[in-house]
Amino acid sequence: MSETLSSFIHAVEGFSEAIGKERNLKLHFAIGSFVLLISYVLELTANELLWLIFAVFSVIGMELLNTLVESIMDLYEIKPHPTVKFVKDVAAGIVLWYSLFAVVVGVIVLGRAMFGWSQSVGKLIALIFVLLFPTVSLIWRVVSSWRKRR
Ligand SMILES: Nc1ncnc2c1ncn2[C@@H]1O[C@H](COP(=O)(O)OP(=O)(O)OP(=O)(O)O)[C@@H](O)[C@H]1O
Repeated sequence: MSETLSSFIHAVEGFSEAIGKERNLKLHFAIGSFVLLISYVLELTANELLWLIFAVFSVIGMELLNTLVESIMDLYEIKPHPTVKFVKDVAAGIVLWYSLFAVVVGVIVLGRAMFGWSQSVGKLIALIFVLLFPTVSLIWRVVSSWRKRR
């Protein structure tokens, strides 16, 4: 067997193991397939289609990365550990962030094609996401430190 073919088989093995293990990965595949199937019946420009595909592949790629990080961390320390918690939480945050990106792309592309929405809707949602995260984390930190002091 050629080296390229065996690398490909290993990659497929990794993929199928990750899909079997991770419920979220199955969910992202299901949503991604649904969105791409819908794109067949909509009038999309080549650019819009490329953004949809980019969003779907990005979320699945980041979910695979998250699975990888979780497995490495479990190998490193299975018992509760603050660094493991931090690393796993940040890895989950990456998936969430890319999922929000996919939502924005979906709103802009599918919103226009299905409901005739203007770009302002997508722009507003993107702005809310970008503003929301630092704001919520700031409030969270203030409330946590206030509770600790009491
Ligand atoms: N060893 C650990 N020490 C501290 N916290 C941990 C540890 N393992 C898991 N956690 C916490 O539990 C959360 C879920 O981790 P877990 O490994 O169970 O992933 P999961 O349930 O498969 O998550 P996901 O839905 O992101 O795939 C982590 O984000 C982290 O906050």
